[in-house]
Amino acid sequence: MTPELAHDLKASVRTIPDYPKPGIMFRDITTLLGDPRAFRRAVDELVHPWAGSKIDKVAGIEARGFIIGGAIAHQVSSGFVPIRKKGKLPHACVSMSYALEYGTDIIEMHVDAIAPGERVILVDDLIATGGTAEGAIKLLRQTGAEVVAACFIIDLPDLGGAAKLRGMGVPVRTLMEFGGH
Ligand SMILES: O=P(O)(O)OC[C@H]1O[C@H](OP(=O)(O)OP(=O)(O)O)[C@H](O)[C@@H]1O
Ligand SMILES: Nc1ncnc2[nH]cnc12
Repeated sequence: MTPELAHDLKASVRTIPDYPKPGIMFRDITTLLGDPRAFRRAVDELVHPWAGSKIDKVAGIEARGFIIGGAIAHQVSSGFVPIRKKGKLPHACVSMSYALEYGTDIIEMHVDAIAPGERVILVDDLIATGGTAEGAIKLLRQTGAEVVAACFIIDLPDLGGAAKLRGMGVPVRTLMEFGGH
């Protein structure tokens, strides 16, 4: 990615101070998504390393991971699998508990969504502590999936999520970093 493109993509993300609570700088990707050139370039850049390789499924994390993940699945001609918060999927599910800032929550995926050995890219808009993505990787591996990579538009490196995933043996691709929370 050229420095110019990296700069333009980062400039297309809007920051909302003190949302959803005081002290949080909320990185709002709706402005990137609403810019046709930025949206296309972000999707193209995220999947660039896997262009031409066989990807069976893209797994997107609710909710913003559905938007990016759907576009990436189309780009690599793979299927798309939603990973959702507990109780939202209609068929039998596999579940995984994951760490939140305070406490835990549960994510789910349909039990038959991925066959053993399928090559999967995990997608979300942003990685912070990595708790959500860590839970998703455990869920995918429980079904026998090979997690080829995890892709995020935004990394908050001070929170350590990307390092955590790399420690799990998953290559991580992100397009920009913001300091702090
Ligand atoms: O790396 P982590 O510390 O786990 O945080 C990252 C997650 O937080 C945000 O989702 P959120 O929980 O706000 O859910 P939403 O997309 O449904 O609003 C973001 O879209 C990631 O899924
Ligand atoms: N700072 C942030 N902006 C947007 N989404 C987030 N999810 C966790 N931290 C976030």
